[in-house]
Amino acid sequence: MSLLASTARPSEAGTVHIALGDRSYDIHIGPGLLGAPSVWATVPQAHSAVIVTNETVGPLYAERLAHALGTRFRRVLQVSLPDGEAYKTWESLNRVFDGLLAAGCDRKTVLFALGGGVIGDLTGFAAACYMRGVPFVQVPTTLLAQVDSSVGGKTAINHPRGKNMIGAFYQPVQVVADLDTLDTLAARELSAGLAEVIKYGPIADAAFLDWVEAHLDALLAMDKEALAHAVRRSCEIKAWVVGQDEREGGLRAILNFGHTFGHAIEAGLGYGEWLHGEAVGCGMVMASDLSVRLGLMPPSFLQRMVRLVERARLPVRGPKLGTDRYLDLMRVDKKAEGGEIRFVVIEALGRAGVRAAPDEVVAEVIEAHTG
Ligand SMILES: O=C(O)C(=O)C[C@@H](O)[C@H](O)[C@H](O)COP(=O)(O)O
Ligand SMILES: [Zn+2]
Repeated sequence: MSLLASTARPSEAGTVHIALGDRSYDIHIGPGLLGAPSVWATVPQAHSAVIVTNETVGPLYAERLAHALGTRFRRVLQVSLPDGEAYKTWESLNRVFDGLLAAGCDRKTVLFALGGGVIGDLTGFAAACYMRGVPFVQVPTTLLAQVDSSVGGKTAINHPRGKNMIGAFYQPVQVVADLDTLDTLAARELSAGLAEVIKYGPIADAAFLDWVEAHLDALLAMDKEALAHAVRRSCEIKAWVVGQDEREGGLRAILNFGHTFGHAIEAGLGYGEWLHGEAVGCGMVMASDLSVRLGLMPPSFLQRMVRLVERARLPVRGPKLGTDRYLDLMRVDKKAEGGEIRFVVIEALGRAGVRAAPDEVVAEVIEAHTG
């Protein structure tokens, strides 16, 4: 039994609680939540609500959300940004600030991040900065955002030299994951979200890894029950981790499994070429191989991860950036200390740790899995 299984608190149906003292909040998970006034009844009341969204998601869901919020806010405004990781930038952030200032938004204004990981991370950072902090609500509409990025308060924009390099820890006041919004998800985005779902098994819950393997076809077919369980269990695991280590002093780094290699792929190719989840899928294969080469896991673990990532329709080979370029990009990773790269490795099924590895071994991994 993993540590998590023995300490996780039971959750009410449809709700996962993040326990962070006065920054605690609930994640509401279920179908039909966008239009359900009861879900929004706990959001702080204010003069203005601002929905930050993108040009893909806005036309699908912003009106429904605005209508539900109409009973609690005197006005509901919208700022729409271009869609994609390439727009997780200072320019987009400034567009949000321009919109808020032009509309005379005060410091009680509540921001609503309606979209995927890019919108969630950027809106959260805007909320952390605007007038030194306004409340924000995460309304994730992609699988990746529902199982991972909307939870835990990591907010950021990218820098050309490194992913999520400019940001803040800033918790939302609520997360509303309406499973119906997954109906419009493109197949590529579904797979990208599955990468973060797959991640939780090896790092924290071996039984969940078995469950994901057994239900992957159902998840790919968008089976509602399977998706609901995947979102729910992922959020429970993330809540357990973040509740113990909000600011990544130690344990929280396990959520970065596959991300050291993955972020290098994203930055090296230019943001948006690969989706974040695609880079994480391939990054997990590389980090699994590293775990094997360091003698922590048997070779069968790598084979198992390759098979699962492939079945999720994610890439298992990284782009040919060159070994030195990979190493340079990874040296700016946030887990690096004094230029020494630190990787999340699997130490046993359901348990991860963070450690440095000799450059020669990392180079072998890069050469085995790229090009
Ligand atoms: O919440 C976390 O902690 C994570 O590491 C989750 C990751 O899936 C997510 O991509 C996160 O934004 C990466 O954080 P970073 O600190 O490596 O930029
Ligand atoms: Zn991630």
